[in-house]
Amino acid sequence: MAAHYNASFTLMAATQADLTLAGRVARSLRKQSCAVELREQALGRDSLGCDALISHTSAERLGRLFDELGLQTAGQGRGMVLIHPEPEAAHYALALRRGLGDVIAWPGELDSWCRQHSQRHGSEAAGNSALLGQSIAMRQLRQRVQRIAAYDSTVLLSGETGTGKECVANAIHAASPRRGQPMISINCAALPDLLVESELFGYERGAFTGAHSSQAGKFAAAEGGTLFLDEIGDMPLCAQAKILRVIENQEYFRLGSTRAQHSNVRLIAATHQPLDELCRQGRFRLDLYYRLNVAPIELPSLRERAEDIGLLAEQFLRESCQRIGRPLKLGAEASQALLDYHWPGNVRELRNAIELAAINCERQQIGLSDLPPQLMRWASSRPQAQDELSQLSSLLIDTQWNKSEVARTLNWSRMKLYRKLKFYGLDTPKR
Ligand SMILES: Nc1ncnc2c1ncn2[C@@H]1O[C@H](COP(=O)(O)OP(=O)(O)OP(=O)(O)O)[C@@H](O)[C@H]1O
Repeated sequence: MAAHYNASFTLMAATQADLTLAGRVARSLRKQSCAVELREQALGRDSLGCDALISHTSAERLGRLFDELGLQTAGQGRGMVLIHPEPEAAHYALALRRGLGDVIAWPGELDSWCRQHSQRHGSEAAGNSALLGQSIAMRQLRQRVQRIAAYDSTVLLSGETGTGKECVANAIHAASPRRGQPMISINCAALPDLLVESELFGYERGAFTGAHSSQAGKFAAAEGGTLFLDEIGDMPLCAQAKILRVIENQEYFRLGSTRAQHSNVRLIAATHQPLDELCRQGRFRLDLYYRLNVAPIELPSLRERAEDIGLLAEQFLRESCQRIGRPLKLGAEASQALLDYHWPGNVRELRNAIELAAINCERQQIGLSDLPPQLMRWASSRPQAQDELSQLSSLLIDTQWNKSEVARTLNWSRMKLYRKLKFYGLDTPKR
């Protein structure tokens, strides 16, 4: 039986001739439940960004190419050379010394490489490199992830959009005893109500018009592993009842079937909406809320851990430079703007801002004008914005978030108030 590894790979074939071998490698990896992206492109700086470089190219030629590309620094790349046939592997030690990464021989060493790669991804995901940040909040978060990962309890992740809930879910799975099994994600907000149940539980042939053959759902795909239910607050009430049943009885029914399917899946749910508030509004089942909220983790917004902005920005800039193949630095003005901004879209917004700035930048240093428009606007209106923000925050506190009163006092329409709350990333506090 094929092993199952929780890993994804980007394979690069340097020439058309290498593609055949790359296709075989990809098929083997996919049999081991790995996600594989296959690219064909001539050797270049982008080779550094891939996990495996498939190449029949001779070691000498590879060496010369690396010299030309300036890739001689040991350890710079994280790529691998997969070669064929096996006995030639030794020649590629030269490529290894030139910093391309490990060299493995096809097909003999593929399985152990795959295992190592998935473990490395697992421990990275559970450790510092996937959940970056040196703030106290992030250190505590990483410790909590490690502790919770060891048990099988259901986890409820909450936090604003882009704070890293999916990263944390991956980190928990990767550090858990289930790490060798699949991790399946489903975004409950992206599915129409009618499809949620068939996606989750699967269906039998003839269960509904168009069900020409039976289909397994996400619970079956995640069997033995972890199922990540993103945006659980958007799940329709009828599907919520069925999730509750799985948690309580470890069983579910495919649509159109009366035969119960046993389920051995760890659930991790995430929400950016306060579920207790949704329960009060009758939009979320209270009993399911309690069942999910066994091990809650609240992710801090980027504003609350502003000391991590510099470190995250540097890391995202390194990644962008690698992608575009040019070294860049952050200029002082741009760095200051990043520190001052209020980041309503959190880490995702920061990552995107750096990526855009790197593309925009025509010099060696990223300036204010390379940043996305919302950051430039914020930087130019910083004094007014900060005054407005502090006035708004104190009024909200003084009136205990009585929005009508705040709008009246500021002579704003309610719509304007809501726009400002969104702009400043101010959320109604949980009671
Ligand atoms: N601590 C972190 N270190 C490094 N990257 C992070 C961190 N937190 C988030 N990111 C990055 O930010 C982006 C958004 O993260 P993620 O999708 O996990 O957020 P989310 O909270 O699940 O968002 P949403 O609620 O919108 O689904 C991703 O590119 C992720 O890699």
